[in-house]
Amino acid sequence: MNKIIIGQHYYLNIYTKESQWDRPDKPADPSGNGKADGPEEVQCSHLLVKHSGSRRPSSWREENITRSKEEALDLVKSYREQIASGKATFAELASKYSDCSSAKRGGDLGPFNRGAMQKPFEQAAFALKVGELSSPVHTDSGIHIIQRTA
Ligand SMILES: O=C(CCc1ccccc1)N[C@H](Cc1nc2ccccc2[nH]1)C(=O)O
Repeated sequence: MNKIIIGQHYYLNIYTKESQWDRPDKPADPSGNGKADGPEEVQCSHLLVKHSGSRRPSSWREENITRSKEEALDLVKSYREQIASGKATFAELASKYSDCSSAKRGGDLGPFNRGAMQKPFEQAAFALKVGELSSPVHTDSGIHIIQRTA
């Protein structure tokens, strides 16, 4: 007969229906793909519009970037609309307008894990589903649109 200790909490795993007295020390989901934590690695393309407050207000496109943050946001929103409506592809606009050297590869940054990119960029990228387009993302580099490609 199992001893019942009044007032002590026990833990029920809603996936396996197992219960235990000790606090669980691993994810409850037995499928083991740790879905709750998202993917280990993502591949993304991005289109970056820098502004006067960017960490390095210069790029292959423009030696001295003076546009305001507001102007940059308006540009990013218009690029996002053109891509979302199918008027242009991500790669077309990134290769023409992105202030990052990845513009040469249509904005492709290649695969990366958590810890590789500035936090706001990482958070947005790892929250995307494959194919999805982010809202404007602000980092020290400027304002980005991110598309997850893998
Ligand atoms: O840091 C780089 C190079 C990024 C890169 C990674 C992998 C392949 C190709 C380029 N360029 C910066 C602009 C910049 N800032 C970023 C922040 C997050 C992700 C991409 C970024 N690109 C700049 O040019 O100021």
